[in-house]
Amino acid sequence: MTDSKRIVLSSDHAAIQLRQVVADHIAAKGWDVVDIGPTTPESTHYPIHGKAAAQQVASGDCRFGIILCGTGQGIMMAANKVEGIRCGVCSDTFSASMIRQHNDANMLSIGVRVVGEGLALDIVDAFLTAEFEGGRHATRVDMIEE
Ligand SMILES: O=C(CO)[C@H](O)[C@H](O)COP(=O)(O)O
Repeated sequence: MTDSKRIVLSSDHAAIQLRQVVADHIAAKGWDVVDIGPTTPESTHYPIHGKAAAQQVASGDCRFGIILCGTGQGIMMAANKVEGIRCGVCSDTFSASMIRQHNDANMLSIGVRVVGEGLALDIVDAFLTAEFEGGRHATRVDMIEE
């Protein structure tokens, strides 16, 4: 695990605008944002972008990843196929905190067709400020990895 402030962002076509808002928001909070696109609005395929972001986290190049699509679900499924990735979709701030505190999630997925911009930013903040609690939760996270 790296303590770096590097965080990778990606999305499909549905969430390009919200991704930019998230990028600006977290950059203003001191995160080193690695935005791997896409940047143009043509229809694209979320598995490509979920996998690409997940690989940056799994390799240790980025501490966290935030990915977005219409529901957040498909891109999350793709990211979780990459070994070492623990990504949850969140539509509320409680879950966003808990996936860090209990599940040591290293990626967050958000659905742009599910939550508005304000809530999305609150979800991002909840995810990035929560800390993994370890202890009994570490045992369970190890079991996921096994
Ligand atoms: O939410 C998604 C995947 O879970 C995608 O963003 C969604 O399926 C894209 O749909 P469309 O091609 O109709 O914009």
